[in-house]
Amino acid sequence: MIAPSILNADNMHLSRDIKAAIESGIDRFHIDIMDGYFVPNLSYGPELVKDFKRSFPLTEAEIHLMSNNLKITLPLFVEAGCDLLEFHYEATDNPSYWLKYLKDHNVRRGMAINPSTPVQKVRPFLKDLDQVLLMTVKPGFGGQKFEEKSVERLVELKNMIKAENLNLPIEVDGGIDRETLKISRDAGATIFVVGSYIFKNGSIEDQVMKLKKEDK
Ligand SMILES: O=C(CO)[C@@H](O)[C@H](O)COP(=O)(O)O
Repeated sequence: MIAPSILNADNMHLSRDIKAAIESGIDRFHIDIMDGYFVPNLSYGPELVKDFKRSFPLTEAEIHLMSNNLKITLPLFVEAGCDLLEFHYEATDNPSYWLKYLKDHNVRRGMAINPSTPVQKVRPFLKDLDQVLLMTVKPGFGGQKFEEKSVERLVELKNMIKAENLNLPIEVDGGIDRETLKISRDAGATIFVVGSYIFKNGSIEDQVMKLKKEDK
């Protein structure tokens, strides 16, 4: 599955560009929320998610919450109507509390891990997740280069999920293009977050089609 990240899309033409991706067969968007503390950047607030769901009710909104102020930020995005929310393992001392919170509010649960976090850290939470997001760049900005070491981390995560007898999708995010999609797919990822490659390279339709050819 391709989940376009709108972070590097043209904010003045967001609706037009989202429509173009939907018409190319996209049914989930990845919305990066940055709080200026967990990562040194700022992005969107909950109003964007509300507007997204009002304009595109049949399209999934996946929130990648880059914030360590979960008490304030996480409920805002749940109330805004997101379908799936991924918070960072590194952002809280009590991941189980937030996983239960999401479950109680009927929001699908994802946990994200930074490239510097050992993959084993998410093991205790796997059974309570709907997907794991393995960051393939340090979070905060679009347009970065896929970190090579992600390949062995993906294999380790895939084997860990298998050892737990779970069937949990792995998502990758950061520097994904046609080539790195293939590499991470072969290592075990099945959901691909793609920003610049889709929104900074001319025709959105063409870029989505090229990626879909590799995502089989
Ligand atoms: O979470 C992030 C960045 O923190 C990502 O979702 C990027 O926005 C993906 O952009 P590209 O690396 O594909 O340009």
